[in-house]
Parts: sequence; structure tokens; C-alpha cells
Amino acid sequence: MTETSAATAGTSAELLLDAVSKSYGDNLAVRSISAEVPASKISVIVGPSGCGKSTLLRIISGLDNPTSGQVRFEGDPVDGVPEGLAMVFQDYSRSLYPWMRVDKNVEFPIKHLPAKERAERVRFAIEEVGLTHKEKLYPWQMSGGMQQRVAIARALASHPKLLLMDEPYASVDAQTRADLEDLLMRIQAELGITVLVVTHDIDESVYLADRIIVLSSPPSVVAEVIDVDLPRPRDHIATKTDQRFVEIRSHVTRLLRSKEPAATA
Ligand SMILES: Nc1ncnc2c1ncn2[C@@H]1O[C@H](COP(=O)(O)OP(=O)(O)OP(=O)(O)O)[C@@H](O)[C@H]1O
Repeated sequence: MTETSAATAGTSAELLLDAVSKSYGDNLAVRSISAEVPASKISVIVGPSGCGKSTLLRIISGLDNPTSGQVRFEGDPVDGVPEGLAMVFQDYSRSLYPWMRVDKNVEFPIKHLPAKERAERVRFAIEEVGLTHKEKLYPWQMSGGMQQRVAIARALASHPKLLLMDEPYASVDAQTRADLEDLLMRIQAELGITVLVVTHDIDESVYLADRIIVLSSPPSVVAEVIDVDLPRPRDHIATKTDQRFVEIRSHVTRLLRSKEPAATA
């Protein structure tokens, strides 16, 4: 494990959070968050409930503005939803259209493209998530895990450079969650996408991440940035019994349980 100090400007980070703060009235939700999300890696934001993880994702995706500070994506300030960004949410039942079959749901965000390219992207994305031959089902005919695969396929169809995922597996059972974690790592390795996942699950953060950004309790700051040096490909049994995994998980757990105020980044 390498502990990295919070972000400094002028690096090759895909995404840069520079002293991002957000207040809702008198409620200071996040306080001066600085961090780098490296290109073509999986980064995970982990933190206790209410520490501002979803708030940060909304700011990163351009759906909300910081009260102060700045987000830069590929060097440019984010002031609206950037080109090349896709999002997957926890609640697949609300992100998929129940009246559309799988292929139409996946195609929806790329409707502006020519028909041939659309068809090719839909086919590829559905194959990537292992749903070939399920194209003509409706979401309500599928399990929760399958629906979340559809949501991931829809994100992939837009050929994102940056994939943001907000608690993507919080609504599925443990086995499905494990399968979807492996699916994400395989896709990321194949396509080289930059992925940023928000979770409150410590095991998941260590298992998935090249980099973990640990947030403190509110008003949140970056408690620590941890570069995870576990080898890839990872495996639920071998990786999770690796002494390094256990060490990093314990370290993150201690950080999240600490009542000490974290140093301002
Ligand atoms: N639109 C909003 N208006 C007012 N306050 C908000 C809004 N969104 C978030 N907050 C407040 O900001 C703080 C952080 O909320 P946020 O949902 O970002 O945390 P979180 O870490 O994602 O929480 P959880 O893990 O429980 O989902 C909370 O105090 C919340 O009440």
C-alpha cells in the first residue's frame, strides 16, 4: 500500500478535485476535498453514511456546482455534464425504462448515432455484460443483478472515458454483487475506462480499487488516499485471503472508525 498525499495540480490525472467544498445552507457537507482520479484505473471513494459521497459524484458529473473549489476533467473545468461521462446508479429500477426491452434501454442514450453504429454498440455492450440472447426481455422480466447489467451496458454503449458509479451494487444480493464486481474489473481491464465508484463497503473498496479515497465523517475531508498494490486479476477467494488485502482493509476500517478530526487536505 502506498499512501499518497491529496491532489496537487498539474498531473496527468483524468479527474482532479481541487479544494471542492459544498454547503447546503448552514450544512457544510464536504470541506475542501482535493484528490486525483488517475486515467484508466479504478478509483473508489469510501466513507461513512452522510459524508457527502453522492454530493461529490453529483459535482463531478456536472449535475451540481461546488460552493467553492473546482473539478477538472481531462484538464477542463467541469461546468455541466462533460462529454465522455456515463453514470450508473444504485437504483436500477429507476434508471431503466420498464416499457423498453433490453436492447432499446441500452440504445436510448445513443439514439443520435447512425443506425448501423447504434446496432453494433448495443450488440457489443450487451455481450460485454453477458446478456446476449436476453435483448428482447423487459427489465421487469429480469433479476436485480441482470437489470444492473443492463444499466452498465447502457453506460458502455456511449463509449465513456469516465464511468461514475454511485453505490452500484448496494441493492443486489451478496453473490450477485461479487459477480458484478468481477464484471466491472474485467470490463475496465478490457476497455481501459477510468472508473470512479462510490461505496460505503470497505471490502468492496479494497477489492476493486487501484486507488481508495477515504473520506472522514462530516463535514468531510480526505482522510487518506491509498494506492492499492494488490495484483490483478483479482479473485474473491485468493485476493481476500491475501495478507495485503487484510492489512489494507484493517487500515481503511481504522480510518473510518477514527473519531479524530482528519487533517484538512
Ligand atoms: N440536495 C440537498 N439539499 C440539502 N442537503 C443535502 C442535499 N444533498 C445532500 N445533502 C446533505 O449533504 C450531506 C451529504 O449527503 P450525501 O447524500 O452526499 O452523503 P453520502 O455520503 O452519499 O450518504 P449515504 O452514504 O448515506 O448515501 C448530508 O448531510 C445530506 O443531508
